[in-house]
Amino acid sequence: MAKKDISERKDIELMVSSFYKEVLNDDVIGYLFTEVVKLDFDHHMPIMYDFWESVLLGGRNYSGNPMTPHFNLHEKESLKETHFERWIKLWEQTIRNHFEGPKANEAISRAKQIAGLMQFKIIGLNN
Ligand code: HEM
Repeated sequence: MAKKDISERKDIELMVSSFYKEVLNDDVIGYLFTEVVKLDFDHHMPIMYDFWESVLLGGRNYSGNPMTPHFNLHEKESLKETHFERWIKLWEQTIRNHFEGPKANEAISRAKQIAGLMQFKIIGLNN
């Protein structure tokens, strides 16, 4: 059966919650979310939904700076290229598993752009 594209809030919620299921079980980056930061997911998930709704569907609920928590994380535990590579791999797999279409492609390309910028700001070119 053909997959649908991302078109509404509930798609964003499925995309992000499915991604976090993978992240939490992941042997390369999972511990950053569960041990280094010990995230409160009831608090964190709606923020992520709002962020991605703003990026993909023009939602207006996210107000924050997505870079800042990652600088803080990097001070606690040094982020490496391998962490970013795994994050992107899980993101791309999750989206391809559930969706297809222009918005699904955009979710992947925007994440790669942001991850590239984040990596550049946090670890620079020499890593
Ligand atoms: C190595 C890759 C990454 C890791 C390990 C990581 C980890 C985390 C963690 C632990 C938090 C919660 C921090 C806190 O609340 O104290 C967080 C927040 C967040 N992350 Fe990431 N992240 C990564 C890459 C990305 C990328 C590529 C994006 C966007 C495309 C992203 C978007 C966000 C957003 C929007 C928040 C919430 C910001 C806010 O609270 O306003 N992350 N991340």
